[in-house]
Amino acid sequence: MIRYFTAGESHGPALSAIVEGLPAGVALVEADINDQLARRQQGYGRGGRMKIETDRAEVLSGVRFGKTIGSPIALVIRNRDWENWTTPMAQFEDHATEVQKITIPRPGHADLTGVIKYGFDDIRPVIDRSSARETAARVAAGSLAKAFLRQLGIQIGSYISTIGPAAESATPASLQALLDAGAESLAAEADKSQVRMLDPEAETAAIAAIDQAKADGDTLGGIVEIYITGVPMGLGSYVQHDRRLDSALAAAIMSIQAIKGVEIGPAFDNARKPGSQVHDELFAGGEKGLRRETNRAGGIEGSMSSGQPIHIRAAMKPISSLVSPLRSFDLATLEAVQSRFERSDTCAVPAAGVVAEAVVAPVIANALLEKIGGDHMAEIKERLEAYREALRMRFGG
Ligand SMILES: Cc1cc2nc3c(=O)[nH]c(=O)nc-3n(C[C@H](O)[C@H](O)[C@H](O)COP(=O)(O)O)c2cc1C
Ligand SMILES: C=C(O[C@@H]1CC(C(=O)O)=C[C@@H](OP(=O)(O)O)[C@H]1O)C(=O)O
Repeated sequence: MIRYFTAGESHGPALSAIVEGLPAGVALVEADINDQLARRQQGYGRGGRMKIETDRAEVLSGVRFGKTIGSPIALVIRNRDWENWTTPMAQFEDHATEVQKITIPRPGHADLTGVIKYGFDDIRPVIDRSSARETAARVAAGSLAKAFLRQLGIQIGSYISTIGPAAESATPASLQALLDAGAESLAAEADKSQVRMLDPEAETAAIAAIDQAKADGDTLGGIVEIYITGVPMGLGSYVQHDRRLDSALAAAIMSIQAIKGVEIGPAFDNARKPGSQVHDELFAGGEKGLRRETNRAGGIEGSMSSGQPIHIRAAMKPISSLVSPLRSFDLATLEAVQSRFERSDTCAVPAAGVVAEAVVAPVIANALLEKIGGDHMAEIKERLEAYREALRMRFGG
């Protein structure tokens, strides 16, 4: 079972992650990690910080001669911005009297709830760990699981369908062909756009909306579409609440900063339709084998993978640091004041898509390992192929 933790403050020396449970024999090159980190830094509407950082992971353990060795993998991503923060974020010298306390919480961020929970009189420590800077470590960790899955024909990708008022009007025509080629083709196509959109009209509208929000001192959220292709049927289980695949995927996506809604396939649209227009009819035999001709269930039935692409939709709220202030109060005086602006992104939905890809990778990898087991790549490949072959023998295809 793959488990991982991250550590690190946004303006501290570094972010780090320890990833445990990755099988031995997963082939890795540095680009498997660093390309994902670079993708996460992209996107129209990001703030000044992304010009400072060029994220790269140092691998401290668990990899030998370009392959995992089954032992924990420790990753470190240095914060270039640290050099500007050695006083306000000093670890052992006490600069509390020189550094101005931050006492005005931003509505929508973790500021108020965080200071109260941890008993601070300065919001800085909350800002620093609640920051989505942490997602760099999660993307590095997830990239390892992604590489493992890729070597088994399972790919993860995403694109953005909505940014603020700019939304695609229909499913993009290119989507099916991209999914047929594997979800990483979808991600590569989306990456060509500054907002990771497939529909050029929606892209133009999104860029204009971000420009407008920036001019207004405002921010935008949006909707991320995540796809996982090549997933064999039967990962997850209906027998116990904590083995349900949809539940584990939703929890992973919801753990991303500012994600407030998750659906599997078009779940909220489906809720408004009769069953006859929602459920995917079943077919077997012949050259096509076991199949459905539609995928309205988003690739999951009975909390198990159906063998179709898994489709997850995630709603990101608008960024909570606004140049045009909202009403807040000063924690020190309780005086009503305007909220404080902290350097910020205007829109980070494209980056959130890359993060979403990363966080679902360990979930799928664990469901696969639970189903077929195995501690090294050759063993896992053999077992997965035997499982796929058994399905072909029984149902055709
Ligand atoms: C990739 C990414 C970048 C973000 N950038 C910012 C930002 O620049 N400023 C900001 O206020 N919030 C930003 N957020 C959102 C905050 O991290 C998030 O709203 C905050 O942690 C409160 O979390 P919660 O409401 O989801 O619990 C970003 C989120 C993501 C996923
Ligand atoms: C640093 C990243 O995102 C940050 C996420 C973030 C927040 O509040 O979540 C606030 C901003 O931090 P800063 O004030 O340092 O610019 C973003 O830049 C990153 O994605 O690497």
